[in-house]
Amino acid sequence: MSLNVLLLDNVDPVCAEVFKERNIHADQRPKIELDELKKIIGKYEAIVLRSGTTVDEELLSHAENLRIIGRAGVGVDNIDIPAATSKGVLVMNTPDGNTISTAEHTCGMIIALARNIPQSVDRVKSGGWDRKKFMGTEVHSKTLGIVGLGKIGTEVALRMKQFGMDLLAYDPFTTQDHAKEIGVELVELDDLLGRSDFLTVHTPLTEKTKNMISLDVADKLKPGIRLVNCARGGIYKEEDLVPLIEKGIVAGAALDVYTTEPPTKELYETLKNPSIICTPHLGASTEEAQEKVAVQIASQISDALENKNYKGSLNSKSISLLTNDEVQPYVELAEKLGKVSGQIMPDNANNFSFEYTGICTKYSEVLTDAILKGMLSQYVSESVNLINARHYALERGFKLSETNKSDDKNYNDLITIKLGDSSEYKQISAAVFGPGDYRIVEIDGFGIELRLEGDILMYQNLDKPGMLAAVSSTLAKQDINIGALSLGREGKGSNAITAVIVDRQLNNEELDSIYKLDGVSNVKYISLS
Ligand SMILES: NC(=O)C1=CN([C@@H]2O[C@H](COP(=O)(O)OP(=O)(O)OC[C@H]3O[C@@H](n4cnc5c(N)ncnc54)[C@H](O)[C@@H]3O)[C@@H](O)[C@H]2O)C=CC1
Ligand SMILES: O=C(O)CCC(=O)C(=O)O
Repeated sequence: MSLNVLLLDNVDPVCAEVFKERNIHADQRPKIELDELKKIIGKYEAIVLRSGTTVDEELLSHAENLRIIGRAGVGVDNIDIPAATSKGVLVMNTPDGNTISTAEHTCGMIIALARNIPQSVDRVKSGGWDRKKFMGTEVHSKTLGIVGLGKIGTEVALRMKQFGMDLLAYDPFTTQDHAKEIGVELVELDDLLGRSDFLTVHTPLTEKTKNMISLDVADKLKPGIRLVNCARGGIYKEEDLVPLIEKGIVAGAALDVYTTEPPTKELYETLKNPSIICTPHLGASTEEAQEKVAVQIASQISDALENKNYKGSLNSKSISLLTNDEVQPYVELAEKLGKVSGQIMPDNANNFSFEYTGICTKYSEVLTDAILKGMLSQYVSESVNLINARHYALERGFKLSETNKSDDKNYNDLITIKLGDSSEYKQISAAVFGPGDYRIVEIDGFGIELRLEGDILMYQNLDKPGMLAAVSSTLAKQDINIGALSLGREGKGSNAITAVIVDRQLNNEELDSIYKLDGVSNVKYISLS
């Protein structure tokens, strides 16, 4: 049977050559209207795209023969992965083919920003000169703050070190060992913002990174800071950039990515500001990167179509597990537990041990993948899934260990996670209580029972009368309702732990009001909503 692949979005022509060598027919359609795409997609087993095509449920409903969606690049934010998974369509990407190109583009943007290169080129080309106006700044001995020390952030650090820059990074999901190895000082975000002359971000766009720089943090920024974004539009709040420049807080910004691409009319107005320089999402646009990702994705898709291997796949284990009723509840439990652990673990933790009891021992490998998926999905740019979660964890230098325990005195089937570094550890256990009913049963040696759902406020307190009343009245004053609660203690009058499910998300001010209560410590807020 002949196999057909559709190449969209200016994917490098070498992609078609690789398919041809594998006897797979490839049609190249760099520009195609959505209506026409819907008409023809049905005859293809695979499609390859960059960021120009959005694959949603509606488009997938026309793709009756589709087996694979291949992203020639990293970000898969333009593909509805849950919709593809439920249709049994594999989604693949090429996570490292464009790392070097994007890092080089970022370094170019840092220098261009420091020396006003684009603005002065414009001036000379339009017949001007103005040497005084374009006085720049050296990057040597200046501090570069890097948010996100993953693949691209690391390559930027290595290159800018050679320019003589001092390097700081904030990345709660990297290790001290990795930072030390590349000569970067790991610091807290506020510290980094207050010390950086240049800031570059290399994270995915998530709830945590969205609007990381805005007028709200103006007083935390070192005056005269220069901002670079070659990651995802929206990490810097676009509408706040000009006000930050006009207030003299930000000296300039270099942008490669935007919340809407191409930018909206309003955004184009922002980009006209003379202190802002910009490129049209060119980070990965080099011959080398495009060739690498095109060859990689064509080889990966050919192997998968021939059922040889599923390298680069983001959802293949999830597809086979969708049909296994026995393991499914434990995979869900493990993923939720991973999400909780990712939010309570000490910063820069690198030791993770997983203990399984009962039926969980049978599926320990996939359950560890699910825990790591839950933890990492909050921090990693590629869509983390059961296939790639372990790879990303190991790449980050995490030390993982798994043990199986024959029984537990209270629970038949239990998962326990211990995580931390040499100075601080957290331990948390959870079990399945019924369909969709997953509960934490122990935290740091305190027995509790709390459903893994919604928004959870957790804290330690002295075991004395009035503590719960103090917390609940503080919450009530802020119109925050408690949905459920669980208490655990070491013994009468000693330390206790309290976990409450609140009816809505808490903001920093509301959390502060709990931190400030006498006798309350170690306050953590966990969102599973
Ligand atoms: N401009 C362009 O053409 C390109 C842009 N990209 C984008 O660059 C970004 C980085 O890509 P990679 O380095 O390949 O990803 P990566 O997954 O290797 O690194 C991302 C890093 O961000 C960290 N991180 C996540 N959330 C964080 C948070 N809240 N605070 C601090 N650190 C956090 C993670 O721990 C991880 O180390 C992605 O958004 C990707 O889509 C990638 C390629 C080309
Ligand atoms: O295909 C492109 O040029 C976009 C690259 C990118 O942003 C990515 O790989 O995440």
